[in-house]
Amino acid sequence: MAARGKVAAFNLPPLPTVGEIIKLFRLQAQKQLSQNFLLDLRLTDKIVRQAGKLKNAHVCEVGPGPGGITRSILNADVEQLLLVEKDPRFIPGLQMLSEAAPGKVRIVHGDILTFKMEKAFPKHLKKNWEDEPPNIHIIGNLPFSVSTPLIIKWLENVSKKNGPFIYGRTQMTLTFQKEVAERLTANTGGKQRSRLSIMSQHLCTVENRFVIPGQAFVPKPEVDVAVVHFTPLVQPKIQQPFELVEKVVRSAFQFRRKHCFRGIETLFPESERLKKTEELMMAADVDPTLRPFQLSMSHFRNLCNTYRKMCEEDPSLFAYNYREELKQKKRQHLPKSISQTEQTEEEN
Ligand SMILES: C[S@@+](CC[C@H](N)C(=O)[O-])C[C@H]1O[C@@H](n2cnc3c(N)ncnc32)[C@H](O)[C@@H]1O
Repeated sequence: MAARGKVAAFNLPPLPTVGEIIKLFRLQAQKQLSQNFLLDLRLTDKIVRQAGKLKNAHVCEVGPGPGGITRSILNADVEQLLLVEKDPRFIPGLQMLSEAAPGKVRIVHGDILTFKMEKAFPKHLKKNWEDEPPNIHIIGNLPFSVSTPLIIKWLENVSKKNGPFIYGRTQMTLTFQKEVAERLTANTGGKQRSRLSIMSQHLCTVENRFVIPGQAFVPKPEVDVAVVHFTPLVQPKIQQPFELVEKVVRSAFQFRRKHCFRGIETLFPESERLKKTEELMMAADVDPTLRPFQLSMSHFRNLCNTYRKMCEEDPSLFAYNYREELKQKKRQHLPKSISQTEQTEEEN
């Protein structure tokens, strides 16, 4: 399974196996840091294959740990491999692996949630991408508490037309808890349809590629794991600023089990809530009795475009924050408005 000779396909010298690295550096998985290692190289190869052709690609692996996926990436003959690992215990083992591909691997001890990805890639990539788009990939098996904020941060960057170029060019292959993967890829009408489905699918093609059984990890996690692949779209499906789309989508899913009208009205201050919500839904041609999960991408596009126009007419509208108002009322023990009496059912 972890045969030494296997990695010789691209003339790499024999690499230590993951098991050998773990033993050599005494790398116990830390449960409190949600560390679960993949030791089966057939599986790590399968994850890496989901990224597509990696020959001559620039790859960033997030959370490489003892290096199972790292070995498979090196085996794909990439041009450059950047490893970002938060736990310093793994750095010496990764250095050992990197010696097999001199000059190709850079190891950063850091947190991927604060790491500036755009600074990590060579300058020539930034200059030439319009003629020849660079082949850039992010791959990782991270704790679930990190992969969801990472994807949201990345989507926000993808959405910025004038933002750092690499985000709109970078494909991502990441593991998620199976239920989160189902939300990311849920279609209109699907029970798992959520804020995460709309935010990711309006910016990317999102594919749930395969499920990894829990017993493939050491130690075994309590949940199943799925590998999800993201390719940024050339044009977002909703051509409005990220913050505006997020606000509209968040409001729609505020009360999952109720008619979508109930959530969407939280976009507006109490004094004009009913009137403005009716105006928005009528102009956007959205049936107010639909449930949030029944709203299609074009419903959301219409809602965002119309809400944008309303905010242009009255700039104070965008500043209104329902959740903030709710918090303040709680602090002051003031009576809530009718629409605020129900528990918020919002989720990711
Ligand atoms: C679930 S383990 C997986 C390790 C390895 N990729 C594998 O598949 O065997 C997650 C890894 O991500 C690292 N990690 C956790 N949070 C991180 C963060 N914010 N930035 C970078 N690495 C992180 C952990 O230290 C650990 O090595």
